[in-house]
Parts: sequence; C-alpha cells; structure tokens
Amino acid sequence: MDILQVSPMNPENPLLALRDKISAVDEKLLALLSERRTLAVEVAQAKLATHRPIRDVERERALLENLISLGKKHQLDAHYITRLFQLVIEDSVLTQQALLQKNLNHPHAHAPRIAFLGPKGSYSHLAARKYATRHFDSMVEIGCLKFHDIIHQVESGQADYAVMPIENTSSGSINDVYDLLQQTTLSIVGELTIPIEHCVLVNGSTDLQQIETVYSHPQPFQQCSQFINRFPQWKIEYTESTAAAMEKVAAMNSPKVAALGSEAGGELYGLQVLERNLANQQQNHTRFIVLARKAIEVSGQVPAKTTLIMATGQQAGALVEALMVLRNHGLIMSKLENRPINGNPWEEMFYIDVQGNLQSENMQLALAELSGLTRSLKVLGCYPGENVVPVEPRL
Ligand SMILES: O=C(O)C(=O)C[C@]1(C(=O)O)C=C[C@@H](O)C=C1
Repeated sequence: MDILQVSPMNPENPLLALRDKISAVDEKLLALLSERRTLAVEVAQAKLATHRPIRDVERERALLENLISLGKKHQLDAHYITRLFQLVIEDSVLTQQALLQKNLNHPHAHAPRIAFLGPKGSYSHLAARKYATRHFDSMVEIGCLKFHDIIHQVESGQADYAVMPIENTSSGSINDVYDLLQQTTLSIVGELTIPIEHCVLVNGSTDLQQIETVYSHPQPFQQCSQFINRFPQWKIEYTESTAAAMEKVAAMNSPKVAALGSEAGGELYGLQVLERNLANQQQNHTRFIVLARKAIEVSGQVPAKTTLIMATGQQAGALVEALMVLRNHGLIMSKLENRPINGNPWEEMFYIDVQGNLQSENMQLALAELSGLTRSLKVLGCYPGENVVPVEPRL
C-alpha cells in the first residue's frame, strides 16, 4: 500500500515570511519619512532666518517631475508617485508652518486643554487629536455635549482651545456653529480638514435587513441620505454626536440597532463595520475651526486666512459694494456665508473668509473702508490656511 506523504510544510509559511519582509521594508520607509521630516524642520529654521516663504511651488514641481522620471526606471507609475509625494509634501509644508507659528506665538506652559463635541470617538475628537499632534507635544481632551458648551469651556478658561466643525462637502455649512460665532468673544486661530468616512456600525453579528433603529447625529443622516433612503423601514434617532450613538449601540448590544459613525470611533466602542462609504458625495470632508481666547499673529511666510463677520445696511447693492472693496484691494474671498441676525427678522449677517494676512497693508486698508460701509464689522480671526493645494507635475 502506498502511503501518501503529507508535507510538514505549512502553506502559510511562505506568506508569513514574505509579510515579514514587507513589514521590514515598511519600517525602513517610516524611518526615511521621519528623516525627511527632520530635514523639513531644518529647512523651516533656515527660512525663518532668511524670511523666505515656506511654500516653493516650483521646487515641488521639479521634485515631483524628477521622482516620476526616476520611478519609470523602477516601473513605478507616475500617478502613484504623484499621489504619494503630494501627501509627503503636504506634511512637510504643514510641519514647517506649525514650527513658524510656534516661534511667533509662545506656546502654553502646560498641556493645552482642547474642547470638542462628543465623547471619545467622535469626528471632532479625531480632528482635535490631529490638530494637537501637529501643533502641541501633548493635550488634555475635554469632550462636550453641545457646541455651546465647547465655546463656554474656552470662554470661561476651563479649556484653552475649541475645535468645531464649520462646513462639510456634502451637507454644507453647519449653521449652529456659525450662529455661535456671532456671539463669541473667542478668536479663530486655526483650521483643519479631515476626511469623513461614515460606516454602519453594529455590535455583534447582524445584517442590514435585521436593523430596526439607526442612531447618529443629524449631520451624518443628511450626508448619507441616499443610502438611508434605501431602508425606509429604519427608524431614525438623533443623538448629540456620532460618539453618543456608538456608545448607545454598544450598550444596547442588540442585532436590531446600528450607529452611523467612523470606523476608528467604532473601534473604541468595540463595534464592527457592516457597511462603509455611505456618503452621497465620494469626497466627504469636514473643515474644522480652532478657537482660543487670544487672537494669534500669523507669520508673513505662511498663507494666511482672515475671517470677517459683518452686517451691511439694507439698501440695494450694500453687499456688492462691500465685496467690491475686497476686490479693489486685490483680496480673494474664499467663502461667503449668510445667517439671519437673532432678534432682527429679515436682516442678515455675512461671514467672509479672505485669503490674506490681517497685518498686511491691503487688508488693513480694506477693513478701514469696510467699517465705513457696514453697520457692524468684526474680525473673527487670522490663522494659517491649512489647505495645501497640491502641485501637479507637467507630464
Ligand atoms: O525645499 C524647500 O524649500 C522645502 O521647504 C521642502 C519642501 C519639501 O518637502 O520637499 C516643502 C515645501 C516647499 O514648498 C518645497 C519643498
């Protein structure tokens, strides 16, 4: 009788060995990225001494084109190299900007206390952590239940910074936050944008048909309306934040309930992803603003944004007249938003983001002119623009 010899070699073995090799290469890549970042910090110090702008678009383009032609020799695709290095350059630019800003505005002696919406795991929590990683050595996290509480924490000195969502690429402006900006004494000192990737999160095994109730903040429901409309039988329950929804679903431990929120947040509550990529728009991003009690100074070497809030008179063409002032001083408006004025029916408050430094001569001249034209005018803050528009190589 023939005896079949079973090889003791586990078919998983070659895979494991290859994975170890890949992990070793990835570790080398990480060390190189860290070395590159250290060099970028040295470049920033040199630029600080020579007063040169942080961004050098021509250098970025030359660098990308050189890497693309080198990549060809290694059969590496031009789009892959472009995407990869655009991200590396963005990190370099933002790291350099943060260094210049630290040099200009003396940082806190203690770990800054940052207030944001929701318990751990909310998008605001992820945004607060991302901002702190780049700007501070450590942070104290203060999760709040309502937007109003976040502002109050900072105004009353119980927190140093407020991180608040202001607009989303799918659902638009966040009106509640705009309305709070009308009243606050705080100044905008920073901004950041994070990708929002909503998932259906559940506790244990279930499927979309078994679900009866879905919990989340109203914003995700709005941003995922097309997906939600496919399940008319679902009962929608609003919560104060996505994190509050996740906390609830984790505690209920039932196959009939789900939360809409981020995968990273869900992990903190032990939830599993049932479905991803739910948003109506493929590119779903939220821009957050960072507020503090004291306004900051922005280095002339980094791109600055100034946010104004103004009420014009009700005469015809008043807004156009105000916007012409900006144009006449060569100032580019990147956003215009209007909101009703509390207590004054049919009157509007305008919020304007202008590309430019508050200290610049053209901004000062424009503001002087605007104050003569408007019923009220307030600078909400001047802060470094963190939207690093990627440079495209000439292919
Ligand atoms: O070479 C510089 O001037 C840098 O600041 C470095 C660097 C990079 O990371 O490669 C970053 C920003 C500039 O726009 C160009 C290039």
